Amino acid sequence: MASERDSAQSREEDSAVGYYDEEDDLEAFSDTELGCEDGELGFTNSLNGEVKPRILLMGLRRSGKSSIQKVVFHKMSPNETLFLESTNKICREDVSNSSFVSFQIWDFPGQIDFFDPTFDYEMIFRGTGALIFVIDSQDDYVEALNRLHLTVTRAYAVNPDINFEVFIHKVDGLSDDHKIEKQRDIHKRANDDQVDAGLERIHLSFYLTSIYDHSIFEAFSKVVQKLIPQLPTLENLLNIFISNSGIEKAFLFDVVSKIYIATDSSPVDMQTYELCCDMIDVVIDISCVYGLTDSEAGLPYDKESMAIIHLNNTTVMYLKEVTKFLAMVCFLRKESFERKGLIDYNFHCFKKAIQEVFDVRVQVQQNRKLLSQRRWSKLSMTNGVLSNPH
Ligand SMILES: Nc1nc2c(ncn2[C@@H]2O[C@H](COP(=O)(O)OP(=O)(O)OP(=O)(O)O)[C@@H](O)[C@H]2O)c(=O)[nH]1
Repeated sequence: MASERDSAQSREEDSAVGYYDEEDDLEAFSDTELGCEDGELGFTNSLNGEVKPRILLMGLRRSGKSSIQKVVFHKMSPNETLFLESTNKICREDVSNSSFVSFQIWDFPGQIDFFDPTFDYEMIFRGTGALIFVIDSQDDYVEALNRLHLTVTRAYAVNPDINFEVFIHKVDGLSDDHKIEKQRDIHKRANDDQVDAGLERIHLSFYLTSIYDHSIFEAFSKVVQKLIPQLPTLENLLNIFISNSGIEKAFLFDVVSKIYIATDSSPVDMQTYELCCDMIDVVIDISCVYGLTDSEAGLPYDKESMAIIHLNNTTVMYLKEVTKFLAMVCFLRKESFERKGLIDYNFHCFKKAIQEVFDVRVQVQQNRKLLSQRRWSKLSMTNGVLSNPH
């Protein structure tokens, strides 16, 4: 771990090139910003300069929406979710771990009434990037499928660009065969409903999820990846990096949420993903115990963060810091790891390239925000209202 002074100095250097976000490090690292608002408040916010993609969590009561949000973004242990109370208003949360993992999550109460005039669903769907519909696989899902169909139809009519993601949730209680069977059945019924309504062009993606294993993190990773326009560039960079370094598999991870934002183009298997998550946990836990300085600037993850784990099957896992919240985790053979100098050199080039992608993304976001603010103030002028968008 870097000393307090080194860490402060390097952060200073990095912020000069736009590497670190401006918000307070500790606050940003330790938690996401939680804003619970009542429904009506949220509905009026569509034009206030907000440019973060919106992810909606919808589904019937007790399907597991709040649990998913708490486990993935608040590190709540799955067992604690047993005590969660039912959500009776829309809860809006900003997740801004890094420029790549930056969005709003809106957790909806189980029953929303599309015919309620106070529910401005058009405004909600207009600014939405992904709609996650959670189905409790341990329950009878006929009603859930009806609700899914209604929700998707409404949302698509307002905004055809939404990614529709269906989480077949709570699959921890099911055998592997049963899981596959459930997925096939739900997939077929949901698609049949779309076809009957002449809406087969709407694409639904299905995931088997549970908060009791890594499946929920993996599914969320895929949802978030689709919202990152630079994903193909990141994948290409990872492909180049691994082929030049003799690495078998590499992931770019958001260390706070354990969402992987990109990987090379070889297939991902669940076990590999789980090992990466465990490695990140170990690095952060050990850093918290031994690596923190007394000052507020001390973070469990910094520029010096790296870890090497030798597995007993001649595979080596190598983790290295990429940016304040991003880590590269890769898998390689012991023989390849002997050329660590070459790997580190390629990693250095890779990191520089990521930096450039990051800078471009920040620039694009700033431009979009400016544009959106201008549009907002123009609209305010037209309506004769002069107020500050913030
Ligand atoms: N077995 C199992 N139980 C889960 C899982 N996810 C959530 N649960 C349980 O499901 C129950 C309901 O979870 P919530 O997160 O409150 O559900 P919700 O969809 O937010 O409910 P509302 O706020 O009423 O809409 C809780 O007892 C959770 O512990 C899962 O993956 N597996």
